[in-house]
Amino acid sequence: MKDNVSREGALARSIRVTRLLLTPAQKRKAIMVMLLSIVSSVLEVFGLATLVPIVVVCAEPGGVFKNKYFRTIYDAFHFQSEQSFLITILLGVIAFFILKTVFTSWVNYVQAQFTGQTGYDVIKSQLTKFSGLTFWNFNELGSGKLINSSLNVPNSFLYNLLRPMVAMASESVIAFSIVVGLVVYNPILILLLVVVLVPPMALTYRVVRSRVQGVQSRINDLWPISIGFVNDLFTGFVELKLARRQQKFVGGVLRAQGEVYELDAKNFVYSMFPQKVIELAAVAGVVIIMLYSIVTHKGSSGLVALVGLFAAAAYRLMPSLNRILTSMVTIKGNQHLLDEIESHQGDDSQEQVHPVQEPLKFERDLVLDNLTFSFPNESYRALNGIDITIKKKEKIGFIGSSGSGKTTLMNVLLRFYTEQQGKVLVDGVPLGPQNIDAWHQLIGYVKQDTFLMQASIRDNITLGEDNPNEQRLLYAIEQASLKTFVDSLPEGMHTFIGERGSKLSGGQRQRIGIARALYKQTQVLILDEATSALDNETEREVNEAINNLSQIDLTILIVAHRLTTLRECDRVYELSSGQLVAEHQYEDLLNRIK
Ligand SMILES: Nc1ncnc2c1ncn2[C@@H]1O[C@H](COP(=O)(O)OP(=O)(O)OP(=O)(O)O)[C@@H](O)[C@H]1O
Repeated sequence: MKDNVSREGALARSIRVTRLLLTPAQKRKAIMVMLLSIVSSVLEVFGLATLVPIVVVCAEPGGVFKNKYFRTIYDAFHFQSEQSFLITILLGVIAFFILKTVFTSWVNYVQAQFTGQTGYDVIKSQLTKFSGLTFWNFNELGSGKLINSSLNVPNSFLYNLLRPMVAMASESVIAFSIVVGLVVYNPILILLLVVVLVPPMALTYRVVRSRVQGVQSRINDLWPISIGFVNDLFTGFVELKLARRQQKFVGGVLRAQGEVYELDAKNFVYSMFPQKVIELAAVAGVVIIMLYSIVTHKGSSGLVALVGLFAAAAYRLMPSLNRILTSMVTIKGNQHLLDEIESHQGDDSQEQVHPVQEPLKFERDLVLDNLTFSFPNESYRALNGIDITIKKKEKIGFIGSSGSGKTTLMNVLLRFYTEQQGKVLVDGVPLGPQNIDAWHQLIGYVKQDTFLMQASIRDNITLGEDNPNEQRLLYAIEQASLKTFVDSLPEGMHTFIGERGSKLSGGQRQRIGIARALYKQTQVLILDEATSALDNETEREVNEAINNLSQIDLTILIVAHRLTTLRECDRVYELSSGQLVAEHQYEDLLNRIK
């Protein structure tokens, strides 16, 4: 497979991957854009080609009658004088050029719109792919890489692959039209142009392409590093400031970006290379013609005509060849973008979405039946044969030393991880991809550091729902013991809570997490060390909120280190090295530490 990919040319691969990204309607639009580009390029060449004879005819009195094409037009439209004929022709030329400019500008707009839309589709496809990652793969890839792949890669795809591809297509039509015109007009000249321009172009492409590729691929590796450091710098703002460690992260960003800008400078020089080489080759062409005439002692008027023609052809051909060559180098240099776009496409990093989702009811019990789980590439069992039955409305605690498997067990219950053996049964129905939506609707999760957005309390509870259900919202606020606090605020639930809830106390943050779970009408609530980071007084407040929840129809699973958090539990299970080693009552645990 890899061999096939490496044998596939850069342009062919770019076209193949782009085609996969296009919807049928966009494919049709792509064909239309191509046709318009061809028409636009032909008009461009035609406009320039007609200018030459017109200038010749204007310069020579009576010239109109010597040129058979002009003569035919003159007679067909019954012109009375050469002067009126030439004025009409010149006005016609101006009108043609104005129309051509309007048309080509419109084509440029259509091209830009098409490439912009395709760039947008790449962002969409990347975001869909990455938001569908399994929990495991999300953690493996890390947010720096994911932010880069979701925003920078599509942007770069637009500027460094898509636009060069379109430019290459239009410029090829221009170059081809000029070459065809020259073949008809003067085959020797075309031979000369091929001999002078093609070898240096081929050599430039060979020399520059691998260098640009190396540079671009390194830049692509550096961006996630910079993003990772910036992310840490601002996420850990308070801790890093206190520890006077911000400079380390600023330094990390600057080191990576410093290298990016150095590489960018190299890239800039490489991108100028094709133009310089083509200019040099054109001068070499003129010199060769002159040398040829000196050596062969050919007449000077023929020489001037040949040099003039060569210069005229090269004048329009050079920018086209330059853009073709630069586009080829850019396309080749940015092949890593295609790796990024093709990566994780339809592999097992994506969560399996079952097309038909089954409903799920939780009215009786939740059974963990011989649950066994190992992390990928790890030989030990993080969970080993866990058997637990939890009745609806029970409150169950989990304890165990650090690393005993408590969070892993919760992650299996949340379906972030899938067991290798055993199953989780809800009212006797095994959990699987076919009922994951229904299960996620039933289960809520509050962890040590509740995720909070820079938004209002209301948006944090509803996770930004546009038209939240007010009744459910008030109920969630009340049940999570937030009502007194929210009522005391001038703007109530519309109060903004600052960066990651900085305007809230630790207890209030956790209660927002609980309110969020209640708002979505959770029936099973997992609290994983939800009170661990709180001081005793705040923990008491949150515990009270949790205990109040016992009044409502909720099954609660609590992972905790502090015994006080487990006071209201019906049973407490103890884990050790991934195994269930004991079942306790809260009072037994208290006696054990006395
Ligand atoms: N992504 C992972 N890859 C490999 N091993 C992991 C991974 N996550 C956790 N582990 C390992 O699995 C075991 C159980 O970890 P887990 O986080 O479930 O423990 P825990 O009981 O919740 O600990 P703590 O009380 O410290 O939170 C540990 O040995 C841990 O090192």
